[in-house]
Amino acid sequence: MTLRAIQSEAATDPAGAAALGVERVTHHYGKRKALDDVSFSVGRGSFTVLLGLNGAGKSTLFSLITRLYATRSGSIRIFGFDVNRTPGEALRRLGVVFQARTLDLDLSISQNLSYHAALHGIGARESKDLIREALSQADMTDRADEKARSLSGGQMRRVEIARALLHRPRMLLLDEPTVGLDVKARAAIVAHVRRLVVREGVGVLWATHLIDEIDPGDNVVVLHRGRVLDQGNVREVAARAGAQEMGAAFARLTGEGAAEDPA
Ligand SMILES: Nc1ncnc2c1ncn2[C@@H]1O[C@H](COP(=O)(O)OP(=O)(O)OP(=O)(O)O)[C@@H](O)[C@H]1O
Repeated sequence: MTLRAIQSEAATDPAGAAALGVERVTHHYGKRKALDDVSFSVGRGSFTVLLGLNGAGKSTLFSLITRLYATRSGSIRIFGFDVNRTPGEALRRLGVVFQARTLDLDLSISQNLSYHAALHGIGARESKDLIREALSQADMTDRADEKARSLSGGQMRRVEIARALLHRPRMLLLDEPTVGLDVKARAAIVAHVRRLVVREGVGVLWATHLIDEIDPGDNVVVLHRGRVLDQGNVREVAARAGAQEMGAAFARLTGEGAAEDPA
């Protein structure tokens, strides 16, 4: 794909479609129902938190969105493109940062990025420009030739985010991206992704079980034991639960407390 094709993509998106639309999705592992009639959407350029404890179904949902598993019941659309029926159109508009670290530690940072560009069919010249831009956005320009293993956990995550955005998707999924980071690195990653939302207009779905990663202005989807208990603007969700803030609202909705901070 050429740089121009990537840039003109917004013009071909079905008008008005959400960055991500999940509609009536149910998923079973054998007899166990991991997702039960899940519906929500992520608006273009919005930061939406998928809030749920371990086992809520967050990873299952990500596996369906990324087509690791086939969606058998319900539909998932990225900018209006159904991931099952038009997977190419849907998935090239999507960037993903997985919970587990996925950089090749023996490759340099720029080699890790080049590899991703090649997988997306981006030619050498465009790839060079995109990598330069991505490194600058991640504040990593001076580290480009260093091996990935020399980076701190927070820096690795920044490179993974840059890599996920290399093919210029307008929708970014992050599955518990701050796992294993200290408090400072955690805050830096959240702030970095929030900046991307504001500056680049990327729609973000941020899966977490940590209440303190949520801002009052965010949208939130509360997922518990495979079901969406409530969703919408954080202030509205809290008010509906009769709570002052999201931590108390989550506890009321689920009957369980969410974690504040792992440190
Ligand atoms: N491959 C699998 N086979 C059977 N059951 C599974 C499988 N993967 C997940 N589950 C079950 O499905 C439910 C949802 O799990 P899932 O991993 O999606 O939750 P999660 O919110 O991502 O939690 P975590 O953060 O711990 O990964 C859980 O009850 C889990 O035990």
